[in-house]
Amino acid sequence: MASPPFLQAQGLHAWYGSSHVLHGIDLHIQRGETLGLLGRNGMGKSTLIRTLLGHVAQREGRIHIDGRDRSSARPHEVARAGVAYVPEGRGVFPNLTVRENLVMAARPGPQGQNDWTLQRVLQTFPRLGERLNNLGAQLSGGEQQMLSIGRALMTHPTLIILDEATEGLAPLIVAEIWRVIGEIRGSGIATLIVDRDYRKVLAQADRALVLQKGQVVLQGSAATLRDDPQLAGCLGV
Ligand SMILES: Nc1ncnc2c1ncn2[C@@H]1O[C@H](COP(=O)(O)OP(=O)(O)OP(=O)(O)O)[C@@H](O)[C@H]1O
Repeated sequence: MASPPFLQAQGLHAWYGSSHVLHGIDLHIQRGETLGLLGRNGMGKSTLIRTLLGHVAQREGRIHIDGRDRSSARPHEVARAGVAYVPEGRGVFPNLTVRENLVMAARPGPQGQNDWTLQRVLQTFPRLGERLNNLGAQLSGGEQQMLSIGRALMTHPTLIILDEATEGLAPLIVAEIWRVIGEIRGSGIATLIVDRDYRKVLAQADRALVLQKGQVVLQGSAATLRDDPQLAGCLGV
């Protein structure tokens, strides 16, 4: 029998004021699985992520994480349950050094995991090792993105959610970020990836969901979706 999903959401709805943005979304993510989340601008991808994380106050539906009901959980409780978030816009502390940003984030995982040491993060991102004493604000956009992912890894998550991790970065840095996403996947951490480059997402992911106006309109294995004639229409490409 398949093991229960690490994260399972059923019938998710979300609102901003009177604007109804998510219309009954179901999704699940297994341990170690990579799920892609696709859709044109404004279709609800970030809102779905923010709802899973407990950031959207007006929400309905059920969310289970690691077997526990987290439907009403607040962001810090979701984080403690093993879900790390790499937000669009990065979220590093500008007035702390790279070392401080990383060390401050460090904590063992829900099962006591502690294998993502500072040393291992610096091996994964050698650039950060060269910038250890620089302030967050002094880093390039790409370095800030690496730091944000490094911070997430230091929390020993079971799942990392990456929202537009390559947005606005130079091609070499984008390639570096995708390499690391592959490495994270290889290490057994589940990932939920939103990225404009749908080909890359489908190349990395096990499965993907496509959102349109706050509903799932296509889903399946990445291999199946790649060949689905409806995909281009749903993504407007
Ligand atoms: N804080 C907010 N207040 C009100 N409306 C919002 C807010 N954030 C998003 N929306 C609206 O909710 C809808 C879904 O937006 P969301 O950011 O989730 O889409 P998205 O698929 O992530 O798109 P993008 O790639 O542009 O971020 C859009 O119509 C957007 O204008």
